[in-house]
Amino acid sequence: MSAPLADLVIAGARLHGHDGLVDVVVEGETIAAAGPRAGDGRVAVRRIEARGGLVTPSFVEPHTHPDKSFSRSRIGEVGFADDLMRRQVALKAGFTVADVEERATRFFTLAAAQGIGLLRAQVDIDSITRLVSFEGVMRARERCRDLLDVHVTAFPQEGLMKDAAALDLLRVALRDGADCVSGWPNNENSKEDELAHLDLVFELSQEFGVPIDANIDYFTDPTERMLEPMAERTLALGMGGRVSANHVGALETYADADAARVIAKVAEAGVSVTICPTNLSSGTRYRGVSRPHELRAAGVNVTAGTGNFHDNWESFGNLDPADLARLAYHALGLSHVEGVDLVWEMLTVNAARALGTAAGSVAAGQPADLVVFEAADRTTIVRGFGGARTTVKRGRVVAGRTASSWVADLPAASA
Ligand SMILES: O=c1cc[nH]c(=O)[nH]1
Repeated sequence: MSAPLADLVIAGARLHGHDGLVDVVVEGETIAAAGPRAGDGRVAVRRIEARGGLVTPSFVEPHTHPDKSFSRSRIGEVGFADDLMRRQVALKAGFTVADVEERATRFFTLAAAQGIGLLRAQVDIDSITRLVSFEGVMRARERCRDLLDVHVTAFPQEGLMKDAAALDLLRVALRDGADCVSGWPNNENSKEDELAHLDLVFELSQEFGVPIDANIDYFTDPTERMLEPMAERTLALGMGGRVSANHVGALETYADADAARVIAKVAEAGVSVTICPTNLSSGTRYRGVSRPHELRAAGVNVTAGTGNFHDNWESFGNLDPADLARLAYHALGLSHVEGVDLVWEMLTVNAARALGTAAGSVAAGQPADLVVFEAADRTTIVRGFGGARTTVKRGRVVAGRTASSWVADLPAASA
């Protein structure tokens, strides 16, 4: 009898927290077996020799803006260096569908090469870009559908009350395939309008049966107070697990008793919180990283996201989850290598939960959405020495990166 054929065998890999090496056998889109010598006697269409490298479920990126990515170099053309909001309007006015598609495709392919298997993409929808950014991102998502899964979030960047065209455009995007609805209530002109904006986001969520992925209490400004009403609405509508609040910097500035009350409501409601570690340094105002430890202690699902990338809002980034993990590690004020597990969970298990799914594990029956690193352990990877990596999506080897450095010959070591 001939040996059973596997689609992929990853041989000699290391699992986090386990001694010894395992083989991972993949059939179709699923892990058929994972264990010591599980690949013995299996003929495989494709074989990866892991040589002791870590194999891990792929990463989940909960907060990005691919429509604006790779546009930073144009900022010289649009000016207004001191006013992010005006500058972004000028920048977006020049976007075309083909241009957004090209930049978003670059963004998604980079994400896949870095080991991201699922990503949430906020896309501006407003009277400036109308549906141009949405169409460009939808095309890019389609082109990259074998590389990674993308949840598109319809984001009324310029407001819902301030920008009268946005509501109808959001409805079109949600009808035409957007997976989530977003909002940024604090970006309205009055407290009443902020609440009206928040209510519209919940109404759209109910109308289209989609989760909410909104930017909430963005600046470190104690008058930004939308997280509490968001939690109350989530609770009232029984939407726990389907609502995410991004940034939440203002919580840092609340009096401790106020913060404790709001955090308890967020936990009870089941709202996830995504912090953006780059908010510590970018933009024209300090934006903070919320209160991740208190949120976690109360039972809130806390994750971390990249946010902006080479655009009006943020100059840097490489979409490497190892880099984001290190930024999150420092943003959380951690100082022990055990903290690496905490941030790794934020970028896998917790981020997946925020997106309404499960992160998976390297075990029989689980989806074959994996990353194989050259390095053997999480700490080495977060230190930036992960080496080459290979991304497996739905059982297929779809992307990866090499990592090499070199030096000229050294003199011999002293005796
Ligand atoms: O951080 C932010 C806030 C609004 N819009 C963005 O693109 N990024």
